[in-house]
Amino acid sequence: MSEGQENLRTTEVDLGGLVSVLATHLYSTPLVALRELVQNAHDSHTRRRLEDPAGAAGHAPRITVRGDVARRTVSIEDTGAGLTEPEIHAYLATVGTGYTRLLREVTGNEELIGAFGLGFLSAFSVAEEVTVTTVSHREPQLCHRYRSRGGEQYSVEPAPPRPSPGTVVELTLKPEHGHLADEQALREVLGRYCVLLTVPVHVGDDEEPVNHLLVPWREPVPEARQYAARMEFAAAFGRRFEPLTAFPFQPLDGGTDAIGLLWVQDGGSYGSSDNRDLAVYLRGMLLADDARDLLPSWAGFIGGVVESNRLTPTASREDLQRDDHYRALQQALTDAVVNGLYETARLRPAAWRRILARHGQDLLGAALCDDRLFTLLADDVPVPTSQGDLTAGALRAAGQGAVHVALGSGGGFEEMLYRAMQVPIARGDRYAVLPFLRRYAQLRDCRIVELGSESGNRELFRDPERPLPAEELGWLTAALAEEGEQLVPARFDPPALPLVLVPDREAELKARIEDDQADARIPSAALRLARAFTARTDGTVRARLYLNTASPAVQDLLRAYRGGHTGSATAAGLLRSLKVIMATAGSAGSAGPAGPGGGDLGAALAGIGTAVAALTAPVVPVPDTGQDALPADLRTLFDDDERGGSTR
Ligand SMILES: Nc1ncnc2c1ncn2[C@@H]1O[C@H](COP(=O)(O)OP(=O)(O)OP(=O)(O)O)[C@@H](O)[C@H]1O
Repeated sequence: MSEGQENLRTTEVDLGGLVSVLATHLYSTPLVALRELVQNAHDSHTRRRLEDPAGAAGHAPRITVRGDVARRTVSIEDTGAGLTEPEIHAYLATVGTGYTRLLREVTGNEELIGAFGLGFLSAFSVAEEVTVTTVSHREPQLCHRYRSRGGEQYSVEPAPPRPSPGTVVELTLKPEHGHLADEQALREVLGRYCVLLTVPVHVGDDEEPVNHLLVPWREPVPEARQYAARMEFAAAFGRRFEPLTAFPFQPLDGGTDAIGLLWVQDGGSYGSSDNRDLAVYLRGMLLADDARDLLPSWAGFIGGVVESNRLTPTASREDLQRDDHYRALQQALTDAVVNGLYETARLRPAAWRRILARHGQDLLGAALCDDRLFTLLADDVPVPTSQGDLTAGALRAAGQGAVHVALGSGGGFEEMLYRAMQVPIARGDRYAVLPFLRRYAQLRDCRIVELGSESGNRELFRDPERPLPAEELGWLTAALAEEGEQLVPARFDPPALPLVLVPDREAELKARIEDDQADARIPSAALRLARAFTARTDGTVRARLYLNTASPAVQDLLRAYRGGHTGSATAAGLLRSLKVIMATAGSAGSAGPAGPGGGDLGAALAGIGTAVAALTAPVVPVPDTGQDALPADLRTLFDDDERGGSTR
């Protein structure tokens, strides 16, 4: 005996406390009790088939669940192996020990579901009293009745004989769980739990079992019927959405034994909404109703069912251990979704078109997460643009080889100019659009013009013929630009337009993302995507004021300034007012009150008044020419006719 062993003591178990914890706190929903009892009934049929093949062959296996709302009872009846009295004590009434696990270890049978010797206790989470009336196939002439309130103490008594082996478990429900006795509710719950069980499960006197659905991956279905059988299963099983297409889940390598069906759900998929819906069955019994984490995070539109014999449940049998097999299944499911989408694109063009139309936005994001999907989707997936949904290829063709994308949320002068040229512009503010198009441009070797970014604007606003001297630039900036606006001399069309204020869309986006983040309005995955392309702006330049050096008005203004003309400040004031008015109109409905208005509209309007007053002030007549005293340079600014409009 090693040192200290003489002090070994046996841990005491507070049975009452343990039973109460297991019965009432192990499971997240009282419905689990029904599942555990149906599962026991199913196991007992398997046991009978293994131990008494001749007896089992002589009767049709059947599980019947009845509810009686008036009596507040639910009963689960099977025609399985039953229990002898010693077995009742040793297995049913011993926490942590069950015959089922022993039987599986001895026979290697994969259909037996029970493993922990705990499930029966869940009956006490919903019932104030549980009775089990049972006849073992080993002693068909004897019937015993187990009875317990709370599970801590129980009695076993002889009961009147029954005609054949089997067990009836009757629950007298606690008042708060009385609704479980409603047979319609039982049909719904058991329809989902038992859909893959092989023994028919009937509710009440129903002739049709709740598990009547044909399971397409289990039954031999003729080739021509296979797709229809998959769609029927998906339509019956999918809870919220109709299926658009369904494809089998059959992993190719040995990493997982799981098998089943996946489908693309119809229905709302706005932006990055996550409607993943995957039910996992272990040896035919529902284990995890919402195992969405097994599906790739980008597959918000996928629903499915998989079953496996190798996954390891938690003791509550409501979740899965995150072990190697779990991870292998995760990988296999990702591959299956990608392959399924490929197959759909290849074989079912109508379904594929509907999927693209329904889930275009999700697919843009998905394409960014998986290279194979990008290859599949790059030329097919619709991108929202100023001219409706277009593929990247169509966008490129209409943009003379370049893909145009606006970083802002619509409106703005740069877009108006492009629209005037009939070039569609992708909506870069929508989920995944910008990173998708960047990737597309990179892989397809085409130009991308990002409107609102400095480089994108350079496409529209060409350099001036000659750079302006720093001193003139300083004067123009002071005269025309507000704080946060950078004055950029440029040449652009039409020449009659003297200046354009273009908000920095990256700065705008950055501000918006920071706002959204503060409000926690966007999910973190989308946020990361968005941040990736706003990281390069520091946000100090809110807007660029492009001054058109090709514009006669600007040329006249500069000439007046260079000539020291006193009217140049008045003319500049007018241009400044024009800028503010145009920017206000251009940003209406998009930038909002916090948007880059380029200045105060009231002040701009007042500025026009001041300029007009200065220009129309009473003048001293000049006898020699008979003309008024308007300074020559100002007159050229506002008097088209005199110059014949030749440069306009
Ligand atoms: N309807 C039944 N017919 C025959 N035997 C039953 C029935 N219900 C329970 N038993 C016996 O009681 C044992 C204990 O059942 P319990 O539900 O507690 O655990 P289990 O099914 O073995 O495992 P798990 O906790 O994983 O469900 C079973 O192993 C089985 O031997």
